Amino acid sequence: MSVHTPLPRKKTTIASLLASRSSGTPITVVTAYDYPTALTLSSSSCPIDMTLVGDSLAQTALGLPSTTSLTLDEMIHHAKAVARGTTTPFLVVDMPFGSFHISEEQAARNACRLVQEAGIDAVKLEGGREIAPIVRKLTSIGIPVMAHVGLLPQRHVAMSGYRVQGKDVAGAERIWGDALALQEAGAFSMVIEAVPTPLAKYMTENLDIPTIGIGAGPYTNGQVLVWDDLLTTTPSDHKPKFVRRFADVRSLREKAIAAYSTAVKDRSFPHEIDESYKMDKSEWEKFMERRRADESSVKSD
Ligand SMILES: Nc1nc(=O)c2c([nH]1)NC[C@@H]1CN(c3ccc(C(=O)N[C@@H](CCC(=O)O)C(=O)O)cc3)CN21
Ligand SMILES: CC(C)C(=O)C(=O)O
Ligand SMILES: [Mg+2]
Repeated sequence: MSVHTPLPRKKTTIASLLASRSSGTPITVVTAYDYPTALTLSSSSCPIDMTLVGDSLAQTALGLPSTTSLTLDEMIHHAKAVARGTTTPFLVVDMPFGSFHISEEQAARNACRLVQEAGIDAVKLEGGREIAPIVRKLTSIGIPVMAHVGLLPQRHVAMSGYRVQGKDVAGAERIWGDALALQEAGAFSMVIEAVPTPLAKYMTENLDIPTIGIGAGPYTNGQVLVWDDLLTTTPSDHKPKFVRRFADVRSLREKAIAAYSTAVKDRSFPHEIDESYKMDKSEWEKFMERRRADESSVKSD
C-alpha cells in the first residue's frame, strides 16, 4: 500500500477504544453539529475515532448564551443530521441540561429517544457521583454512557463561571471520587474537562476506562476539541487556554464572500458563456415571434 492510501478503517467500537487505551494510541474526538461536518470527520483522509454532538451546539451553531437553554428536541434535530453523515466514528451525543436529572425514568426515556430517533451509539452526561444511579440505569438497558467530570458547563452559574476545577486537595479528591463512582456505575469512557495536568494523569493511570481530555493536559487517553475552536469559524475575543487553532477558516470564508460580492457588483460573475446556459437560436426566434404576436393581439383588443 502506498503512503498516500489511507489505512482502511473499521467502525469504532467500545472494544476498539479499550484497545487504543491499552496500546497507548491516542483517541481523537471532535464535535459536529451538522451533516457536512459529520462527513468530514468520517472521511478516510482524516479519520476521527469519535464524533461528539456536543451541547456546545447551543453556542457554536445556535448563538445561544450557554448550553443550559438547549432542548432535547433541538439536540435530536442536530444529532439526526450528524448521524446521516457518520460512518466509522463512534457517535456520542450530549444529553442536554434538564433531560436526565429528574429521574432514572426520565433519563431512560430521553436516552432511548436519542438512540431510536437519531440513531446514535452512546450518550454523554455531565456530572459527578450524584448521577451515578442514572449512569447505572442507562448502562443496564444497553445504552453506553460517557461520563464528563471537571468543568461542567451546564453548571456554569452554580460554579460562578467557566473555571479550572480540582486545583486544591478538596477539589481534586472530589473529582477523583466522582470519577471512581461513575466508572463503577458503568461508564465506558470519561471526558475530563479543565483540570490540572497531574490530576488528569493520575485519573488516566488509575481508571480502567479511556479518558478523553479537554484542557486536561497531554496524558489522557485521548483529546476532544470543539470543531469551531479548532478551525476558527467564528469571531471570538476569548480563547480558552486549552484551544489550539489548527486553521483560520473564518478569514478564508470572509475572503471568499468578499470576492463573490465584488464579482457580482462589477458584473464579472457570472461569465456569460462558462457559467450560464445557452438556447438554440431558432428556438429563441420562435419564442420572440410568439411574443410579438401576443403583444399585437393585446393592442388590437
Ligand atoms: N466553542 C466552545 N468551546 C468549548 O470548549 C465549549 C463551548 N463552546 N461551550 C460549552 C463549553 C464551555 N466551555 C468553556 C468555556 C470557557 C472556558 C474558559 O474560559 N476557561 C478559562 C479558565 C479560567 C480559569 O479558571 O483560570 C480559560 O481561560 O481557559 C472553558 C471552557 C467548554 N465548552
Ligand atoms: C467540549 C465537549 C467535551 C463538550 O461537552 C461539548 O462540546 O459540548
Ligand atoms: Mg457538552
